[in-house]
Amino acid sequence: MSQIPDPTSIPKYAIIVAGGSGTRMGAAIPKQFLLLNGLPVLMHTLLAFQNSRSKPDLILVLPAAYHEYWVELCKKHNFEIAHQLVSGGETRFHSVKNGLDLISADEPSLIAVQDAVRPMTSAEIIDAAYLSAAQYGNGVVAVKSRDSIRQLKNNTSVALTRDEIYLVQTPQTFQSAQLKKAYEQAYTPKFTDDASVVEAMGQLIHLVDGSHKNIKITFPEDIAIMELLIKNAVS
Ligand SMILES: Nc1ccn([C@@H]2O[C@H](COP(=O)(O)OP(=O)(O)OP(=O)(O)O)[C@@H](O)[C@H]2O)c(=O)n1
Ligand SMILES: C[C@](O)(CO)[C@H](O)COP(=O)(O)O
Repeated sequence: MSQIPDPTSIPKYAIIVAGGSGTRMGAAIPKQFLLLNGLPVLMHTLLAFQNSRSKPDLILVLPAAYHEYWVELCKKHNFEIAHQLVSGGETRFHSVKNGLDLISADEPSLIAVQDAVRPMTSAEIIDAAYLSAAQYGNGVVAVKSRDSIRQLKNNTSVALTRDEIYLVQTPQTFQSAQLKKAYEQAYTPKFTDDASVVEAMGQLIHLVDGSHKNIKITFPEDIAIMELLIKNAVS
């Protein structure tokens, strides 16, 4: 008999963090609203989760000043995927915390945290991260580095063992008790993602295979690369 817990029997949530302002992108509107193949980036991300087998309940974290704008965008694009809306915080950490407040501590669940600006996450990766969280407590998506890696310290660079280096992506998926407890810690700038918050509590992090196509839109060229990837995928 299989020992793998059945993740389908556990309630599932996805907190889509879109509370940032996109300073590095330098666009007139935050990058999560920019059009990718005719549809706002954020809608692609919500659709990816809706189209996964896990079909989690969706919690969308948006800057308070953009809630009305989002409602109008949904009308314009006939976007009808159900989701709860909550306001963003000062940093990604605070935005995740605001999303977590909507999830009850009374019922065990699996919670994925996803950058809204990673619109190309595949359904397979989303499902694999939920499964890993059900089995091991968490599932953090990452890829092996394709480049050689050097670390610069005190003006001296040293080669690192490439096979030991992983580049971390999202989703980062956790059993609810683990994630909620971790986010009770005080914020430090070392918390650059959810895995670092959970690890600070002494928890081991379980990696799940990601994809080099699971790009985070950070700079203007990232949108152009994605348009190309989408075009090639459909042609
Ligand atoms: N206060 C914040 C900051 C970031 N994010 C979200 O976290 C994800 C990753 O952050 P990043 O790429 O850094 O987005 P921005 O903060 O918008 O970009 P920048 O750092 O260039 O300003 C994004 O989906 C972003 O909207 C968030 O929800 N709340
Ligand atoms: C969460 C993340 O995408 C994992 O790679 C990354 O840490 C976000 O970093 P950012 O500087 O907030 O974009």
